[in-house]
Amino acid sequence: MSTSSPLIIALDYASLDAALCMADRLDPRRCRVKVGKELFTRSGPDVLDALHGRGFEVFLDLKFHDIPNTVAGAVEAAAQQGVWMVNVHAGGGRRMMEAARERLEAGRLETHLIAVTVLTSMAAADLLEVGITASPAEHVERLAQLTHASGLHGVVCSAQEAERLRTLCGEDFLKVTPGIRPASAEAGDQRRVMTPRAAMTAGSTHLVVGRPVTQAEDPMAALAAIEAELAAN
Ligand SMILES: O=c1ccn([C@@H]2O[C@H](COP(=O)(O)O)[C@@H](O)[C@H]2O)c(=O)[nH]1
Repeated sequence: MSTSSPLIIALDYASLDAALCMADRLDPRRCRVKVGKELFTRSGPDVLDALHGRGFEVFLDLKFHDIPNTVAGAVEAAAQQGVWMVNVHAGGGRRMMEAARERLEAGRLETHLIAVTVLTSMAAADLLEVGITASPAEHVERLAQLTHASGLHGVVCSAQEAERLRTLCGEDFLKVTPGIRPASAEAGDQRRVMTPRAAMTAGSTHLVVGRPVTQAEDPMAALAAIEAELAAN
């Protein structure tokens, strides 16, 4: 089932049962869902079948980062399981990203392929520690332009960079933004955050929301509040 909602709910749970318990409260007409490293490592591909069976479009967020041949094979395997979106790390470079894209094209697989620029949990000091002297915004720009030139559909970035990337890479280039925090929510380990409405105004095409919904006392009320914030004039 396809949806026009920008919301992607991160199912960061430690078991298939817990993830499906949340999925059963969600409506695939009102959001997509994201399967990340913890859930996939615990459940394997069964979680994808279970979510597809419930009508959800699934973003498989495994952030592949390896040599081109290995990443191309992993992306192909994800796409053959019918996921709506899969990602790699842009830091793997142009040849890696091109190999992944070409593998999808060769198989006529229509899964969206995007690349992570700079993790939303990272600030300038974190980049410096790994030898990157550019600011997060500068480094995101560089990696997003490389991703665009490699022919991918878009990037994972923070909403703080979305406006600039809209100018650099165009409206159609996907800007999938985690680090979404309603005004009352804790940032936790995230460093480059934005509210849902500000993120959409800045040019995010999709909003990834995890703990502000999944760890809320009333997850459905938290989700409804985000939807209301997005719908308000
Ligand atoms: O740069 C990135 C890339 C991926 N993520 C993932 O998004 C969610 C965010 O969850 P919250 O609980 O809303 O913080 C999570 O699954 C991350 O693995 C990201 O946060 N930043």
